[in-house]
Amino acid sequence: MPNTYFEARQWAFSYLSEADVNLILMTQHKWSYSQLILHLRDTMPDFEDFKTAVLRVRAGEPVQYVLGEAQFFGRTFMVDERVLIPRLETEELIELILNDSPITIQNVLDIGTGSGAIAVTLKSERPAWEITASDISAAALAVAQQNAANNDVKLEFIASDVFTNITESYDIIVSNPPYIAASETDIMDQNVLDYEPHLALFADNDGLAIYQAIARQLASYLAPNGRAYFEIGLHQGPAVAELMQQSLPQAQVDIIKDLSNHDRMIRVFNKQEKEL
Ligand SMILES: C[S@@+](CC[C@H](N)C(=O)[O-])C[C@H]1O[C@@H](n2cnc3c(N)ncnc32)[C@H](O)[C@@H]1O
Repeated sequence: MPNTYFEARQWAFSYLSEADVNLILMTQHKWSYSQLILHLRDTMPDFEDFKTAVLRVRAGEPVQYVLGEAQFFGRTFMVDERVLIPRLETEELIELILNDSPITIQNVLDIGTGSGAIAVTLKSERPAWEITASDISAAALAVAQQNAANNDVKLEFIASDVFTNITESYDIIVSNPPYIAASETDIMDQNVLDYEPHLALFADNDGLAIYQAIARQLASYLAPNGRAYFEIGLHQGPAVAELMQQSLPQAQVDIIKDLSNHDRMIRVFNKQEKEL
């Protein structure tokens, strides 16, 4: 059995990447990377916990579920199999919204909030905004509520199938809905398929069903001069842009690329003609 953190790390390197090994040690001990390095020669009293985590990740479980948390936009989110693990691409959606919008009060709706990653982050970055987090999954909403509490922010929570239980209109509507088509199952990572909630991943109609449901009613819920933002799959830009343009013919609709130069976001600006 390894005696020190250094030896335990060497043992684990034969199973996992250095990044995952370090992440497990740092999370289990609440250490920064430099604290990990400082402790490497110390005797390790808790090898069994570390070993269990390493072997679970080795067996295919996402490291964030094993650790019970994920990092998103510099904050810690509790995650488990009730919610999607927040992705780096979604941080770009946050950047886009923050760069576009004033810091003054905005009424915001996050559709399909999952872990609450988007809603909690926007509220943390823009405390004046009033943010409603909604999801069709009561189990996901429970995780989002926990993450709001853990990050000391107050949100409104509504269980809703898209707009079904939504009554207000919003200055900003954001959604990272499920957008994977059933036909894409073959090219997906096995650990995503095995562990992440399929309700958060897959949508009917080639992955477009939730965008279609949103587009059907967007005109009733997006305030004049409001903006809607959607994360999309990399081949969905033209189709989602067309759906939104049909829904709001006067709106300016942009397809926006991510840092990897893939179509990744749609922005809908519900601009209103100035009255003469
Ligand atoms: C891709 S996950 C996004 C989670 C989180 N917003 C994020 O960006 O990490 C999609 C979320 O949409 C929810 N969802 C699926 N169908 C829905 C529907 N018809 N109405 C509302 N939410 C839905 C799922 O439960 C899941 O939490």
